Amino acid sequence: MKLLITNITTLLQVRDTNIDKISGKDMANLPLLENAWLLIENDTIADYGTMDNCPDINDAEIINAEGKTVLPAWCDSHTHIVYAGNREQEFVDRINGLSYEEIASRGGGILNSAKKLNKTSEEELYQQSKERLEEVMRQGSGAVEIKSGYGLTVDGELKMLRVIKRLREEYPVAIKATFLGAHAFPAEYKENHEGYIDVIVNEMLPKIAEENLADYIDAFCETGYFSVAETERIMEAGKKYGLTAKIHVNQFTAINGIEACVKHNALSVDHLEIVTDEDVEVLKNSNTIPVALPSCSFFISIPYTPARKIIDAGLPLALATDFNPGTTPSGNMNLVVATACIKMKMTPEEAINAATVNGAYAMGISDTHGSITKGKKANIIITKPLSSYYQLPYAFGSNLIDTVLINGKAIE
Ligand SMILES: N=CN[C@@H](CCC(=O)O)C(=O)O
Ligand SMILES: [Zn+2]
Repeated sequence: MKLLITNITTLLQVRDTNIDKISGKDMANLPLLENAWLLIENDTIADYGTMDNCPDINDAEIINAEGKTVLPAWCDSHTHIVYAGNREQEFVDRINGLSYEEIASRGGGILNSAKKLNKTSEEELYQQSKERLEEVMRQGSGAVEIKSGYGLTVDGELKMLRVIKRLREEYPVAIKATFLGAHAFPAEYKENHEGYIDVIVNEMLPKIAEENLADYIDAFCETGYFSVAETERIMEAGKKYGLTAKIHVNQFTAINGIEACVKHNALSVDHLEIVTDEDVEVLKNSNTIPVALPSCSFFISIPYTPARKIIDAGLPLALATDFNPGTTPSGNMNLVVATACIKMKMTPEEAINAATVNGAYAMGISDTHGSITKGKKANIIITKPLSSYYQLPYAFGSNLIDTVLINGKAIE
């Protein structure tokens, strides 16, 4: 099957040779073609160019994209979209003055979601989660990482990871699964951290490996959650099963967790609302990518990740949604890109690089996703007619997407 998109006013993120990640000053450069065409064969980007040499392909379906911008689908490298129910009551509690930490210390937060999830059947969990996945696909996400971490029991964690596996089998979007058993300590292990980590290491991980249910391992490295030493134990245990680390760190406090993540060759360090000069230094000369989650900062009113400090130090930065019931009940990458520009002073070029190529790197798929490059998956956003691509972050509340193609096919 051939699909030729013609008269594209702006074709964004065109990379003749693949780039795995974009860092520092290079993030300001977003390569593009004006008045372009794009040829898709089956699920793959076959070719592209400018309209002065548009091929004449008589067996291709044609889409005329005059006035429109075409870009790679978003790569959302950090989500928790498999969850049960919602946390709307905590949302109202925060409006009435409680903080995220206060709610968690009263047994709400992650433990609240874990209670709901353990009471929900695998089938029901799948049904709730697939609605969210379908929504984010319509919003332009073509690759999504999904974490466990609301089970916190052997059965609950396996249930979540099996739902992620089923989503991967049923949907064309690229999905990476991350095991986050170390998301919070269940109440019965509050005073026995070692006991819960033993369950993760000796019971959960072997079963997950046996069923091949995870690609990555994660932990919430934070004051009141998993200490740096505990996070290191989790990363080491994951490594034995071939699971590279992607770690929640520096959301509320800086406790030198980033240094430990770099030491353990983590693929990504995520959140980073609080970043010290030392954290920036240790990230230099590493392959670990920082990931910012601005809609989490927006929703629970915490600082935004200091993007300028990170990028101006020459580091790469990825953007992701953090879609979850507690801190970010939204998987809208368009809003993330806009918020990064508006609140984190990222330019539109930097934000789009962060949400495509760098997002793909942060989930280990930048050889197949994240740019308009021959041979990559045809995961594409076609916008409505735009005055310029700046309109994407500028008109932050508008739905500017006309069509989303995943593996070369338009989704409903
Ligand atoms: N901070 C840790 N985990 C999630 C939120 C968990 C929750 O509140 O349910 C996050 O990335 O924000
Ligand atoms: Zn998260």
